[in-house]
This record gives sequence, C-alpha cells and structure tokens, in this order.
Amino acid sequence: MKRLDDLSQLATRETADDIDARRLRYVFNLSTIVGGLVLIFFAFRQLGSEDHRLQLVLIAAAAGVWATFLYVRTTQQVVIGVRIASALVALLSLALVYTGGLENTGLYWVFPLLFIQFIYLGALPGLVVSTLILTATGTLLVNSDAIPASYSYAEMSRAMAALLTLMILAAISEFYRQRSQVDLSTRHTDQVIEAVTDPLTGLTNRRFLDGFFYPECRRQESSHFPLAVITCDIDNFKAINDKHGHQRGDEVLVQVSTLLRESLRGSDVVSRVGGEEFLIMAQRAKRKSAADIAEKLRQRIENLEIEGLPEGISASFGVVVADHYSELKAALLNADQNLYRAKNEGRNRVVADQ
Ligand SMILES: Nc1nc2c(ncn2[C@@H]2O[C@H](COP(=O)(O)OP(=O)(O)OP(=O)(O)O)[C@@H](O)[C@H]2O)c(=O)[nH]1
Repeated sequence: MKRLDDLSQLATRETADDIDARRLRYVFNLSTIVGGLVLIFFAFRQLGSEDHRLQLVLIAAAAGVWATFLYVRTTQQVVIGVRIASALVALLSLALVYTGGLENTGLYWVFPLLFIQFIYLGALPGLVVSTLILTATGTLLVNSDAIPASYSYAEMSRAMAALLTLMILAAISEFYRQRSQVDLSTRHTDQVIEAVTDPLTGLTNRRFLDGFFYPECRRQESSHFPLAVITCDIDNFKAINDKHGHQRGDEVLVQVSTLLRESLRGSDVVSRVGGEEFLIMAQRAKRKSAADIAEKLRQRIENLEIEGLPEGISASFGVVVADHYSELKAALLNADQNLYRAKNEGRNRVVADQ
C-alpha cells in the first residue's frame, strides 16, 4: 500500500494540484494587474469632482492590489497573496457601497467583486466571505441615511436580492467545479498508477522508472545517490514453466516479488522489467552494502519454499553503484553485463563491480 501512496503522490504532483495552482496564479495576476488599471482609470475620471473620498479609495485599492501582485512575484506565496487580495476586494466593495462610487453606481460594482471572492477562495471560504460582505452591505443600506451614497429603496432591495442570488449560484458553481476537478484528478491518478504497475506482481514497471523514478533521480540527486542498481533474474525460469506449467510460473513470480519487496527498505524501488527479470534501486547505498543486499536476496530466494516446486528456485544478480545521475545510464548497462556474467559463471550468484 505504501508503494501505491508514493505512486499516487508522484502521479498527482504534475496534474491536479499544479494545474489548479497555476489557474489561481493566472487569475490572480490578471485580476490584480487589470483590476488595478481599471481602478486608476476610474480614479482619473473623478479628477474634476469635489469629493476626493472615492478617488482616494480607488487609488488606495489599486496600490493595494499592485503591491500584493509584487509581493507574490517576489515570494511566490500565491495563497497568501490571494487572501490579501480577497480582503482588499471586500473592503473596496464596502467602500463603493458607502461612497456610492461614480454617480451612485457603487452597488453595481459589488456584483463582479463578490464573484471574484469565489474565484480567489473557492466555494466554502468564498461563501463565508461573501456572506460577511452582504451582511455589511445590508447594514449600510439599512442605515442609508447615514452614508454619503443615495440609493432608492427599489434599487437597494433589487441589488440585495440579485447579490444573494449571485452568491448562491457562484457557490454552487464553484463547489461542483472543485468536485469535478477532484474526480478528474482521482481518475487520472488511478490511470497513472495502473500504467506504471505490473498487474501480476503489483510491482512498478519500466514505465515507472522512465516516467517518474529517473526524472526524480535527476531532480533530487543528493537524496538518491549513491544509488545501487541491482538486476535480478530468476534462473532457468523457462524450465519451471515447462515442467510445472505457466500458472505455477506466475506464482513463482508473485512470491519472488513479495520476497523482494519485503526484504528491502520502503524507499528502495523494486520493478519488474521483464518476464522473470527485476530491477532494484537502493537509494543512498554504499558499494559494499549493495553487494550485501543482493547476496541477502539471493539467499532468501534460494531458501524460498514454493508449493509444488520441491527443487526450489534460484536467481542471479548483477550489481553496480552509481555515484551521480550522470553515471546512471552506464550503471544500468553494467548491471546487466554483471547479471550476464553471473548467468555464464553458473547462475545463483551475485556479480558486483568492485
Ligand atoms: N509464467 C510466466 N512466465 C513468463 C512470464 N513472462 C515471461 N515468462 C517466461 O519466462 C521464460 C524466460 O526464459 P529465458 O529468457 O530463456 O530465461 P531462463 O529460462 O530463466 O534462463 P536464464 O535466465 O538463462 O536462467 C520464458 O519461457 C517466458 O515465456 C510471465 O508473466 N509468467
């Protein structure tokens, strides 16, 4: 199970989380840059006005969103940036309702600003923040005599009803968007796991090595190297199949796979890379311990008791240690050559580079 957890982490890393984080980053960048420009545009349109309150609000909001944009550019803290932007947008919404905005159109601008809360925060936090904004807006409108803006009763009641409807629709839409994204990501993860898992033994396969493990070795060189590359091949497997049948042969493969998996550390990678051939990658292993690991495995396979196979089985091993990622390709070839030598020298043995 642990193996599958590791795989699922690897499989999801490039998909759901990253794609959604990218979506949020794009929306944040676009909304803060364009939003700031729109605010400045309206602030300039207010130049002639005697009341400078709205102008100040618009300029302060533009400065705030641009500063948040710069903060995210330098720190890469998109989630914090989005929360700050959400707070600024909430304050701007209330300031527009309070001042009345340009020619008393403040209430209309609350619509897009409320919608942005859902894009920034998602369904539930968006609902909480927009409920607070609507409550505060309602409070200001109930006390409309005490605020500079002047709205008619019909305008206020229609705006509140429409805002409430928008909030509910936006929450439902965002909720289902998030849910379908989780569904898609789970489906994708399942497909990736299936593609990189050998169906007979449950071990990882060559696709896992090529698609995930080797790239990970390149990215995180220090946590993988020195890397012991151990090739393992069951001896005379064709004879086992011929004598005991293909099904018994399959059982041998399953038992050897379980033995390999259980004999190694959770961080070691065990893959079935051919019919009766396995590739083991022991991370941060020393030259001597790599050969010892292979020898331990050889002995355990030799002592494995398999029902209906009284003569038992054996396996040959080729071992090489790669100190750096640049040596990995050559190490894989050399490990194969060592395995070939082990077969030629009589099988049931370990051949390791000194
Ligand atoms: N039961 C079973 N057999 C398989 C599977 N995949 C490959 N094989 C068989 O494994 C056998 C491998 O035979 P060879 O490559 O000649 O190797 P070997 O007999 O083990 O001989 P050495 O490797 O030289 O010791 C072939 O007969 C394949 O048909 C599988 O999934 N299940």
